[in-house]
Amino acid sequence: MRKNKNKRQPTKRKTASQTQKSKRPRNDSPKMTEKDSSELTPFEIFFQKIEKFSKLHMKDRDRVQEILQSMQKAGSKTLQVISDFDMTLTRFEYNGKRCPTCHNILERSDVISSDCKKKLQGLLDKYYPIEIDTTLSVEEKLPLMVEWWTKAHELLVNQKIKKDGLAKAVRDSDAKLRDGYKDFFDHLHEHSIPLLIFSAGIGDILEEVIRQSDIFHPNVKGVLKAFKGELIHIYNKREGALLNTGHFQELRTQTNVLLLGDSLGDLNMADGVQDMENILKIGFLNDKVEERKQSYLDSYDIVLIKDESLDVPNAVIRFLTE
Ligand SMILES: Nc1ccn([C@@H]2O[C@H](COP(=O)(O)O)[C@@H](O)[C@H]2O)c(=O)n1
Repeated sequence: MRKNKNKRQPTKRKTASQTQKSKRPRNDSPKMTEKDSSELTPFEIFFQKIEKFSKLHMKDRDRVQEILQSMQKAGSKTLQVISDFDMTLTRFEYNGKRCPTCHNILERSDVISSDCKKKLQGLLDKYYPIEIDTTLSVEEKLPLMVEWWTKAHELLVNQKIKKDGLAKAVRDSDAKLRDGYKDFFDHLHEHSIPLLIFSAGIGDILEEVIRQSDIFHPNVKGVLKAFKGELIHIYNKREGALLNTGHFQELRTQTNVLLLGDSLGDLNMADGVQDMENILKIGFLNDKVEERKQSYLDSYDIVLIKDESLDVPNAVIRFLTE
């Protein structure tokens, strides 16, 4: 890759969703910009800062504020981060060119025969438009996604790739983590905040990407697949999450979740979290923006449109750990 528990006493704290109903109607709260800057609280200063990101969109800013304030009150020891990998922690584009997913890293490498490359490219051309098609329901897409993953994995398994071939494939690739990735991984590590990477990509490749970037810290865990076991594709992450009850049981005091994803399937990644108090969902909208904007705004609390950085998640994590 080219580089570019302490036990907490359970409290009867109200969650953001419980307090929400007692508040005044959504959009008649005074805008913070109307205040003199010397009167601003640390939270207001932080929130003004993130609102200035031009690529940041929210359907309900009051709700985002409530969640963030509730999460901050609970403290960073209650926080866990659950993130998708491809096109969420990695860049979608660089210098106008699409960046590869874990699958693409392998597909474009020397360890794959040219015949296999052609077939895999054919699968990508057929199934990726289906993955992002807004006119099809998840139920309609599901069998087709299983078909894509299964066919691609069969082709890859037949290539009999060796482990050292994977490291080379990553080294030679154009894969790039989003700008600010080092700050993201290092800061979570410094504050012992668990990071669960939940990916339908190729687990061995993903691990190699983060290893080669020197950010594979002990707080990073993965729900990933190589070519064995249950198939994880982008629309069955709920089932994947529910298979990982052991992990979520270990993190039962981390009841506040920051979720990062780039597809609507990623919204289910936190379904196994026990006794969840608050969840802030940040979604990266990378492709087919106009068609998909409304559904992302309806599903994610914060939507980052064509933002190739982790600046917003980093600002949120810094605020929650201050
Ligand atoms: N043969 C395939 C199958 C899937 N993809 C892409 O991988 C992404 C899934 O990984 P996440 O980390 O996002 O869960 C998904 O966006 C597919 O487009 C692929 O490139 N080749």
